[in-house]
Amino acid sequence: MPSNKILLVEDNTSVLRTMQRIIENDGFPVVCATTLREVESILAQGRHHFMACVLDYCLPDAPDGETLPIVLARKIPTIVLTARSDMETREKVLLQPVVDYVPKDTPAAFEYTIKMIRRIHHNPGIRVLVVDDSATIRGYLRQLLRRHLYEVLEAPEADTALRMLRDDPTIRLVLSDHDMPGKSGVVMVSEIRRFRSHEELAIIGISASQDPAMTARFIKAGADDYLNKPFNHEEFFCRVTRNVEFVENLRALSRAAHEDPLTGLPNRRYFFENVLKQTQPFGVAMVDIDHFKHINDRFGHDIGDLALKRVADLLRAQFPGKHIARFGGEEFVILAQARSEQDMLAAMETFRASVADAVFPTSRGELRFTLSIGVAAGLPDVSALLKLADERLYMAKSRGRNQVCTG
Ligand SMILES: Nc1nc2c(ncn2[C@@H]2O[C@H](COP(=O)(O)OP(=O)(O)OP(=O)(O)O)[C@@H](O)[C@H]2O)c(=O)[nH]1
Repeated sequence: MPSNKILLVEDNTSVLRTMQRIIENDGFPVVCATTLREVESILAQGRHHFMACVLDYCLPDAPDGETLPIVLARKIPTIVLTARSDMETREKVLLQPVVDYVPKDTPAAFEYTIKMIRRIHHNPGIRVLVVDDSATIRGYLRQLLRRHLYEVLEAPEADTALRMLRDDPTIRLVLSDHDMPGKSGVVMVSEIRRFRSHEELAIIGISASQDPAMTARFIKAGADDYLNKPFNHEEFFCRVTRNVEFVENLRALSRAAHEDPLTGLPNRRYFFENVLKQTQPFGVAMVDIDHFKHINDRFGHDIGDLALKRVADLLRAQFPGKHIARFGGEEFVILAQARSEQDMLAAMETFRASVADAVFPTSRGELRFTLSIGVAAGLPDVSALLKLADERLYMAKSRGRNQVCTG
C-alpha cells in the first residue's frame, strides 16, 4: 500500500507542533525532525517510506538549504517552507525539482502547505495528457508534472491526442501547444469540446506565439486557461493545480446532485436525466422493503440505514450493468433491457427470494426482511412504465407482500 507518511522538518518547535497537528488532523502520519542530522538519521534507518516532505529551508546545522538535495536524492516530493522570501533564495529553491516553495511570512502558508500535501496524495490517480510536436517540450512538461506525481501521457500531434481522449475518459487535464503539424491546438480544443465537457476535462493552451489574441482564441475554442511560453514553474504549477481542482469540484458537485449519499446509488434525479433518453425496449422493476418502518422502530434508524445499504449492494451485485437507482425512502428502481415482463420476472423473483432467505447480522441481533416488487415492460415510455410498476408494487403489498407482481 502506498505510504501517506510525511517527513516534517522544522527547527522552531512551536511551528513544528502546529504543523504536525494540522497535518495529522488531515489523516497523514508525521515523522518530525529539527536538524539535518536528525533527517540523515531518519533516512539512514530506512524504516519509513515518505509520501512527501515539508522542509524548513534553513536549519541550525544546515543554514543554506543543505538538507534539500539530501531529501530530493531520496526522491521524496518536497515542499519547501522558508522564512526567507528574498528573490535569490526563491530562485535557488525553484531551480531544484521541488513540489513547491512556500514563504512562511504569509498567513495562508500552513493552509497552502496542507493543500499541497493533499494534492500529492491525490495526484497519482490523475491523468494529464501533454500534446506537443516537440519531444523536448513534452519531456520538459512531463518532468514538471511528475514532480507533482501526476500520471503523464503524451501525444505528438492533435489527431493522436483526440484518439487517446476518446479511448480514455479518465484523462482530467490536457496541456496543449498551438503550432503543430496537421491540426492546430486551437482546432483540436474545439473538437475535444464536442465530446468532453468542462466538468470532465480541463484544457490549458500553451504557446510561444506572439499573437496577442492567442489566449482568447484558445479560451473561445473551449480551453479553460492559457500559459505563455516561457513560463515560470510557480505559475505553471498554480495553473495546473487550479484547473485540476476546478474539474474535481465540478465532478464532486455533480456527484452530490446525482448520487444518494447513503447507498452510493444514483438518485431519482440522475435516473430521470439519463434513463429517459433510453431507446431500447426496456422494463422497470420497482422494489420496496416491506414493513421498513417496523425495522426502524425495532432496531433503530442506523440499522434501517444498514438494511438500505445491503439492498443496494445486493442490487449492484445481481444486476451489474443495469440502471439502478434509490428512488426515495425504502424504494429502489431497476431499468433493464426487456421485451416483455416475463424477461424480467425470473430475475426479480430470484432477487426477492434471495433477500427473503438472507439473514443480516447486526449489532442488535439478526435482521430479516422481505421485498415487494412491481414489474412493467413493453411500453415505449419510461414514465408510463414507472406508473404501472408502482401500481403493481402496491398490488404486491395489498396481496400480502414478499412477492413480485406483473400484469
Ligand atoms: N433508516 C432510514 N429510514 C428511512 C429512510 N428514508 C425513509 N425512511 C423511513 O422508512 C419508513 C417507510 O415507512 P412506510 O412508508 O410506512 O412503509 P413500510 O413501513 O415499509 O410499510 P410498507 O411499505 O407498507 O410495507 C418511514 O418510517 C421513514 O421514516 C432512511 O434513509 N433511513
